[in-house]
Amino acid sequence: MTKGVTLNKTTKIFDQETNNPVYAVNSIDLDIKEGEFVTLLGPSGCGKTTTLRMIAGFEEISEGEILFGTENVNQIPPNKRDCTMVFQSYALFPHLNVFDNVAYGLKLKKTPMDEIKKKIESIFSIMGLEGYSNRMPSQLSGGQQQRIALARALVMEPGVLLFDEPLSNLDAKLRLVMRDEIRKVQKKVGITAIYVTHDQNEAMAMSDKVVVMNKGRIEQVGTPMEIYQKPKTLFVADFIGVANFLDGEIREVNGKDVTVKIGESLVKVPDIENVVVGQKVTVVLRPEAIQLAKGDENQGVVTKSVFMGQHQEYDVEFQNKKFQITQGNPVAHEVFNEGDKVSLKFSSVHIITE
Ligand SMILES: Nc1ncnc2c1ncn2[C@@H]1O[C@H](COP(=O)(O)OP(=O)(O)OP(=O)(O)O)[C@@H](O)[C@H]1O
Repeated sequence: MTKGVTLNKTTKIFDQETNNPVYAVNSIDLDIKEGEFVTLLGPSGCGKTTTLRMIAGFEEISEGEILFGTENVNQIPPNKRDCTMVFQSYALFPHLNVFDNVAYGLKLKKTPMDEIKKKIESIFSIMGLEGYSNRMPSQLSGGQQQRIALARALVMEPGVLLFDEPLSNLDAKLRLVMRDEIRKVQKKVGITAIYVTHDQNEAMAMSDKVVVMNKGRIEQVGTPMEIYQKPKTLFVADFIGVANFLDGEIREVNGKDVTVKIGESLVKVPDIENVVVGQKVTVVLRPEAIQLAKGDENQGVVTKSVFMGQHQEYDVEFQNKKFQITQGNPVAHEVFNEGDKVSLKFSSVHIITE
């Protein structure tokens, strides 16, 4: 049975006894539902691996608690926790063939051989791995080894599946294939998955929810669309994708619809809470939320124009600031060149109040 995972004020302090304690994870609350695919995302050192290792039981927690379903697992050692980790390094036994690698954990649990065979057959059929049983790990590509490592984790039918940057050793093209495969298998099996990566495209493409971490704390938890379109903090807006920032001031509040003054323009922004007229805010504009048209002297100037195949990328100098702007298919849109005067129209605007 798959399980949800809850973290309550979970904290990890390294070097606690010294003058320089490190708050690797600082009192985080997180609620992961059964069957969800949740990614921990953030820059190097933000605490994502430590969080995953605490959930796995490899790292003792300093304060707070971790629950699997309703069970507090703080005192349960890793080998007794109802979870399995898939590592970046595959960690297959080189002297065992694929079948024996996948069967290893079940044999340790003294599962009868006919049951082991049935379980492995079922996982191999879900993952399209029939025919690999007798191969040795050295006869497999990196992608195939990672598939076997995933099969070995799934065959144990854990309550929770943990992934520690499992695709880091694969080349860019294979990463794309494998991320789709992992997601497909996870959905098919319906298992709760917690996945650590520093690759935001991977996080966006795979996850039901993304947990953006920074300096041991959670900045925001949301669907990929929420964290991209409605970042709650400047850190999230800046870390996820590309963002242009402008100063703005709230001019009108009508329920959750507000009007914000940006430079000389008034722009309506829906779905904003807890702001008052006169409040200074930061306006976030994604590169595709700005439309360019032919302009005049008082408007922007294109300082860079790059053809990227499916879109055109621009840098535009506007009100003494550099804007990064993306326009759709260059065949369908007018293309501007360096030095062209352009006007900027803001479509989808988001504001941050911190
Ligand atoms: N065993 C340890 N002893 C002392 N400090 C540690 C230890 N392990 C991790 N840290 C520190 O805790 C913080 C969080 O580390 P963690 O490995 O969880 O980050 P991360 O987000 O996974 O980074 P990366 O993407 O580089 O793996 C860092 O400041 C790190 O230096």
